[in-house]
Amino acid sequence: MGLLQDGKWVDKWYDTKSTDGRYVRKESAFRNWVTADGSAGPSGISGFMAERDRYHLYVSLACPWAHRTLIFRALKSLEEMIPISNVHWFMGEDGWTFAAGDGSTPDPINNTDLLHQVYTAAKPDFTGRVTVPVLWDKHQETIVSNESAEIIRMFNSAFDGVGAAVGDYYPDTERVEIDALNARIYDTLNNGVYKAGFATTQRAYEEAVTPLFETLDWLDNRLSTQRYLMGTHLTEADWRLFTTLIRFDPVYVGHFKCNLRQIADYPHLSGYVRDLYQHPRIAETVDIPYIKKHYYGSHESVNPTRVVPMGPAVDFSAPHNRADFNKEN
Ligand SMILES: N[C@@H](CCC(=O)N[C@@H](CS)C(=O)NCC(=O)O)C(=O)O
Repeated sequence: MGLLQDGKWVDKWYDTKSTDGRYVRKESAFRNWVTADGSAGPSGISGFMAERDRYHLYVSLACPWAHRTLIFRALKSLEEMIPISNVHWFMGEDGWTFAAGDGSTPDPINNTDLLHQVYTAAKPDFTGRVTVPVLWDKHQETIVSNESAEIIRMFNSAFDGVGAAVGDYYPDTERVEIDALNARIYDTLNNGVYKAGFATTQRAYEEAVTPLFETLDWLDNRLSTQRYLMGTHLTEADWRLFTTLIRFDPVYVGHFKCNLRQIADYPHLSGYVRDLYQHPRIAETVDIPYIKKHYYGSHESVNPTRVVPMGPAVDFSAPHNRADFNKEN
């Protein structure tokens, strides 16, 4: 685990000393957008037109942020158009690597061994964290974006004219409400589990866990009367929530000490996570053994023995009984 400083790799764990034990996530660095016509998006510069076989996606199957991009790639049938490289599950002193083994795939684009070399291929003097996902442009030989929230919006619509599957998970008329859901879910849950797990003081940990479970309680209640967060149809907000929920009982309850309740204890959230898991093409994006090995095996300061627990046994393929909600309208 480390970061680049002026293009040089430095092996360093997150600094929580200056923040009273709180884990504070850094902003993503590359913020360009692929658009249908190559014009600039909401941030960044122009020049990234949606084309078949132009982009490559670097991911880790373990990572909930990268998982979002894999889900949108699947929902929009972009698999052939946008190939992927999956890093090795172990993230140690070299950061993410393309070492062979257990589901990892090499980097056929930049032929690197280490993900930080992809960052310095784009920007030789890069300073910052080296994270997945990374969307790479083979034409300009650079990183388009390393911000998952923005990559999924690109996948949602930019490739529609070049063969992406039909489907809009961020409809114009629902954006205000989706953004509001995302904001609470991101702060208290998607990022909340990390704030709890990487906290190095009791106070910082409790500050994260309390709102985290308030949000889970609120979501369980919302999902008691409707199938999805926005009612009868799936939106971006559901998929962003899903990648944290599917990791919750297998990893966050134990490893990140988010253990006031489990998802299995929530009658509606537990069915909801199975419902989304069983949506066409989603199960293929989920690899629980790889996810568990990554978290328990890589975060030495959280789990020094690196022992991976055998349980819990969660059957995401079990019936979810949520389809009846859609009969109402
Ligand atoms: N804001 C980024 C966050 C991505 C992120 O934090 N990825 C983690 C893996 S789950 C990572 O690569 N961490 C390496 C590090 O922080 O050094 C996004 O949503 O795309």
